[in-house]
Amino acid sequence: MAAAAAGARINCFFLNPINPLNSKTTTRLTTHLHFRLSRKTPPTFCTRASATTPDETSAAANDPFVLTTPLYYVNAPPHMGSAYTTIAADAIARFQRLLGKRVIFITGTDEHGEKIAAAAAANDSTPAQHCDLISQSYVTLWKDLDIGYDKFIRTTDPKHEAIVKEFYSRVRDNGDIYRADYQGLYCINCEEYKDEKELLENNCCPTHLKPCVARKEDNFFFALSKYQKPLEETLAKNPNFVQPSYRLNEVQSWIKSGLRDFSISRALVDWGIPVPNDSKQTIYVWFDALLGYISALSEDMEQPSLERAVSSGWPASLHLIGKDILRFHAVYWPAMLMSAGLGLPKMVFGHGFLTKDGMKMGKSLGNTIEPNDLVQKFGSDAVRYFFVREVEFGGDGDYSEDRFINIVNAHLANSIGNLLNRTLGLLKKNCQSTLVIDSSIAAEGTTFKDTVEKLVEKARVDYENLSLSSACEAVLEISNAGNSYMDGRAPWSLFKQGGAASEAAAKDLVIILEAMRVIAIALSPVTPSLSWRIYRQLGYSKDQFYAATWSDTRWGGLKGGQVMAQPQPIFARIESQTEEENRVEAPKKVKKNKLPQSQQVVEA
Ligand SMILES: Nc1ncnc2c1ncn2[C@@H]1O[C@H](COP(=O)(O)OP(=O)(O)OP(=O)(O)O)[C@@H](O)[C@H]1O
Repeated sequence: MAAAAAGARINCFFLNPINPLNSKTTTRLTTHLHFRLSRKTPPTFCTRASATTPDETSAAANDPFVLTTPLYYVNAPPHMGSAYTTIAADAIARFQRLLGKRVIFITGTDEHGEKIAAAAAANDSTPAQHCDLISQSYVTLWKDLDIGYDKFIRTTDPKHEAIVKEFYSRVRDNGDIYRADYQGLYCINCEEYKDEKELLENNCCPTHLKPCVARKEDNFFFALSKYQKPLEETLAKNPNFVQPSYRLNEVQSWIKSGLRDFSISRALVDWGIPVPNDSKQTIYVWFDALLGYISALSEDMEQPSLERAVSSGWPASLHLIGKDILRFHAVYWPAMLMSAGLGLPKMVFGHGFLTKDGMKMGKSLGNTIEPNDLVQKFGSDAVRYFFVREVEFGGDGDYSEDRFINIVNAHLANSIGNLLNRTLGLLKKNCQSTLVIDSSIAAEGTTFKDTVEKLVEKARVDYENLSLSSACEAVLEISNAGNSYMDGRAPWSLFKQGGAASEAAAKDLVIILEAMRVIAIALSPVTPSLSWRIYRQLGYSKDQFYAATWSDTRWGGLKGGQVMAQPQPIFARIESQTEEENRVEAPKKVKKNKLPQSQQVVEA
């Protein structure tokens, strides 16, 4: 969704029309909130009509895990910021699938509005052609980044349009939409009316530095003010609704400062969904786009209907968004849902920004990093791992290529890749690449197994709590512990001693390889291709890799007699620019560890 628009569109919510509804009694919403707390899951909540019965509890256990990214605005192709949310969402989806949950991972594109029509005209194309082209660039990038979404919704999809109209009519029938005049200064780039106080000289928009134009239109307004109290109550009862917890205060203070009704139609924008019963107006792009989370659930073959879509998985378990669009998701969206009598999402997580030179990277500012370039240069695993590991989920993070190369080399190439490679090398030389004993027996009496078990449990809890960076760190600690174990035991010299020492060394190799197996599964939400390459080296088939679940991180999967594949580097060390320049001076050496580029991206 358009953050261009986002920062900018926010103000249209502070219009102050003469509201015929304000005098009406506020609808009391009896929202009974049910907390689902278990040892394994972080507290989440959903709206329910009554106390939970055992039947409902088992129904809840079977509920799909529905998570969403924002629907990205097709004013421009994706950049690393859009990729960041989607990578994080994919890691969470993969983790939930490992737990055995039925996951519905929704992403897509937000395609309406005057700005899109203008972008199309600037490129001599129709809005529809423009949307097709840009939307496709998201689909292509998600493929290159190994994003395994389940639904890709485009807001120009006819099924979406049908559901938006039905939703609009429902809210109108509930008395929450009214008509009023509005006159003000309009920023086309933001697609919203501006408050004069915030404009720069010559009525320039502070975001786009272009003059706003005076406009007068009669619009339809949504009675957001009616929902101030219900929203306050919802947040007070369910502080986990907004995550990370420090963003809750922000949301609460927005609400406390007073919610004003907002305009949800545009008289002068053709490129949008027509307002039911008034084809001269189109529905405001945010009112339309948020509904993509529901219309995505509608099956292509069936007649689109709000009820049917809702019954396929609503309410969502998690909306993953950037903090720029928190207000839309944590204030306006819940109010719209309450008005339509639909359940609220269980959690809205607003992560931080990827910044460049301290500024939010974004399409409007044009200070973006090209994810395609990074993937071409470094492979999808490296890109996914770096951003998940380096940016603490929730906070901001700055990108630097040096840091990228250092982290990825140290963690994926050295700590994990080299450990696997040298262990398999020793196994090949001394044991014909065959495990001499079951890993469960090999580890008897060692503390290393306990260390691995503790760390993998920590990773699980971190994933559950959306502490994605900490989850990666816990997995990396397993490989660091493996390297220490290997160096401490020095199996290469034990093999030279022969006899019992040699037998002990063979066991040590089994222990390390079992730890690698655990690492492969535990890191697979973040680095699916790399994890598959590790699994392949351990002698498993692709089917076996796909069948693995989180319970397979339990120690003891590798059995005596299993034959490992020929040792091959699973992750090529990335050379920095300086290293490459130095090599130009020195005679060329063939790098032993070099993986062909094509192996960087293996379908997972
Ligand atoms: N710099 C960023 N860091 C992290 N996430 C980002 C960043 N930029 C965009 N996103 C993600 O994309 C969402 C906004 O999508 P949108 O399509 O509006 O992109 P945008 O680049 O912010 O647009 P614009 O620059 O035009 O405001 C954010 O809520 C977030 O999920």
